[in-house]
Amino acid sequence: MKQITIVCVGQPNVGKSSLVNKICGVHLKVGNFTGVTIEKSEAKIEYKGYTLRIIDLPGTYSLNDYSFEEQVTKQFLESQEYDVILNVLDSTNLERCLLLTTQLMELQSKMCLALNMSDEAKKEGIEINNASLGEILGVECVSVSALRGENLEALLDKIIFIANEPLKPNKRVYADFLENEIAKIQSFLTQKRYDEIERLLAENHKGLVSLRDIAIRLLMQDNFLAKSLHDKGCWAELSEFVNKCIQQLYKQSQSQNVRDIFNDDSISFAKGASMESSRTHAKKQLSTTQRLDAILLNTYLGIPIFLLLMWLLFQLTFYLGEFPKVWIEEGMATFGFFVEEHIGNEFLASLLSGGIIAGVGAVLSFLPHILILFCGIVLLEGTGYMARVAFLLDGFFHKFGLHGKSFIPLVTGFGCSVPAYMSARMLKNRNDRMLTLFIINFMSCGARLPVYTLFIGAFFTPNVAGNVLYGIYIFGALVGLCMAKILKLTAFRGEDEPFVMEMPKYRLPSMRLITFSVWQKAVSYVKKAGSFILLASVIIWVGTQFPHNETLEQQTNETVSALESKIVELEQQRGKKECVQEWEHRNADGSARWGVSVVMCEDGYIDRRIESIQEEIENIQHTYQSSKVEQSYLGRIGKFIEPLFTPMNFDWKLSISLVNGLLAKETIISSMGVLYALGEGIDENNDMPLREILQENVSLPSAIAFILFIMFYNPCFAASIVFGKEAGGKRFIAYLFIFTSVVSYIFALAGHKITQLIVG
Ligand SMILES: Nc1nc2c(ncn2[C@@H]2O[C@H](COP(=O)(O)OP(=O)(O)OP(=O)(O)O)[C@@H](O)[C@H]2O)c(=O)[nH]1
Ligand SMILES: [Mg+2]
Repeated sequence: MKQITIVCVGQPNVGKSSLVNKICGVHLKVGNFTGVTIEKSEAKIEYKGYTLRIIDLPGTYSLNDYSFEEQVTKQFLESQEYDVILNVLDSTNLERCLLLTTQLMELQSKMCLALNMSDEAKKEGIEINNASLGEILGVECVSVSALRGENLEALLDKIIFIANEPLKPNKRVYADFLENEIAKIQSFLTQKRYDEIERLLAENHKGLVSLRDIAIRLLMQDNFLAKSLHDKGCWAELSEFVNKCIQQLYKQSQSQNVRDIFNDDSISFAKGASMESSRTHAKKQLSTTQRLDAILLNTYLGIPIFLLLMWLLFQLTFYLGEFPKVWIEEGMATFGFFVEEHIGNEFLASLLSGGIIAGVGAVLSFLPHILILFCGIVLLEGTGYMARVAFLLDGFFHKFGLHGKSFIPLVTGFGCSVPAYMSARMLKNRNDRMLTLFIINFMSCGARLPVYTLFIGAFFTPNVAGNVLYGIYIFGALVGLCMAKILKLTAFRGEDEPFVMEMPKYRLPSMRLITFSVWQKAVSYVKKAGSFILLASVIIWVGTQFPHNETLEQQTNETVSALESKIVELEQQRGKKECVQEWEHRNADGSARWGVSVVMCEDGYIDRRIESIQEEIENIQHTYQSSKVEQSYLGRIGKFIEPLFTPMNFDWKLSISLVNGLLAKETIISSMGVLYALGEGIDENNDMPLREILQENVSLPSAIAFILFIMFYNPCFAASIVFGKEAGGKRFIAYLFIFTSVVSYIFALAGHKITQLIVG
């Protein structure tokens, strides 16, 4: 089957990923703001006997080489193999989108235009004459709607047709003064017939098929040509001639920069092409976007509305999430109990119930909360509201030295830090980017949410719980901003840049997109719980079971069997008139006397005795469990690091859970699930929720300190690696670790002391 490689290029937010999704039935990330796609991704589809391989690139406004996306796209287009460029345009923003099209035309590759969002264009009264636009550009154009799946077959047919046809030159023409200089260089080359140029043309390097192409590139001071020719014999003569032509250009233009001259020309060409081929039947009334913006971007109401919406989201997250959480918790407890009862092998039963079910179950029970919060983030991204909030907060952010655009990576950070670090690439200025990278960690990622929910549920009354959760997020963000200010004044000094971010139209994200995104999140969370967290829980459980303290075990077993035989004896006395009673008497000097006497067997005497012996057995077993865990390998490690956290009064179990959280934040909960389900007066097959166990074992000041520590300490291992890559070196991972450790420790300690002062 013949394969056609199609590279999907276009300006940001024009619907490239949506189009690839619709054509190939895949689920690439889609959102209503610029810079959703950060890495290239690809999808395939078999169509009419062809395998169409479509590569989706990050959006780019132009190919000017200025920004990261521009460089990546340009490099890809110039160095990679592909058959057809699929240039996606937003039909409601034709002129702006055509700017990139004109630059793509200079690459002289096979190209097809997809005029996307034709549904919105129709609504807005915009009419584009495809035939005329195609004629002007010399490029095939097809109107499509990725949202509605309209005209996609026609588009694919056209792409296949273009791929099978020989390359047709497009009709990019330049302003007269540019054309004059191009013609001069072209005739100079024809006259000179340099071998090196002939060879370049014979190699058929992309975009260099005729002497005119070479002339244009020379005039543009193209890097590739300069590199290929600078050590060749012809270069001295050729570059001198080209320089003369460039001087001519400067004389006839207001700019002294060739790139700017060509850029201005692209803008004019795009404008001309758009005016020739489109018409707008002007509508008098305000659009929905304008009406909504009048309220949501209002100077006084904008920020309060945003804060209110966020408050609602956190209330929903906490309260709606609680019901299914309790069901999952109860289900897990029953399952654990069932396993204990039905599995004969004590070791295996304990591993399954106390290790796996307690650890994985604790993590799984927070799935509902995470999904609700994530749903809120998907809506924020998908409706176009996020770009508005970025704009609203720009002024506020600038006060703290952050760029308004940082808002997008920061909000993404509430979901997961990994994509957040990657999306910081949208910040062009290095200082802005570094600052944002260092601050993202202060936006609590979704994996920290379970810890907050757990502790809030344990230490706060239900009527304030939602507000406390909201407060945690707001406080975290405010601390993040203050840290940004400190870093801006010290490590990343630099000039502020003006905010340029496009406001997309408000769009209702499709139900399919919302359900799929949330479903995907659920699947990945469950997968993580079933793999990584499961393994971590097993390791933690094993760490608490070894080494075996045989003497202690033997002693415990002996005491327990002695008590059990007493129960048997008591059972034998049932129904008799007289019972044998053991007694113990302590003398004033501390010595003891004991013995047995025969007493009248009153009603219920035997039951009461058996009950108290059973209680004693339970206590002995609990104490045994607790000392076994404390003497275990993990217990010893815990005790070793415990002093570090003594000022906050964290016991060794909290300390170990914190350290485990450096791997993945979910392991904080699973570690607590396993550790607190063992020992400390709690039975291994206990069905007490973790929340109640914490209430018994942790004080309020320590709980507050723990929350504060979790809020600010280092991101998980995976995120740290991505951070290092984005920041530009492994050493930054160490800086981040030191920075976050210091901040989290100071806040946790302060939180502990202040709460202690308040609660006494
Ligand atoms: N009305 C309408 N909306 C569309 C259409 N295609 C995409 N969208 C919406 O446009 C927004 C942007 O879509 P994406 O597919 O993420 O755009 P992109 O070009 O990949 O964006 P970047 O990755 O940021 O460059 C989303 O809200 C889509 O739902 C369309 O044909 N009609
Ligand atoms: Mg995209």
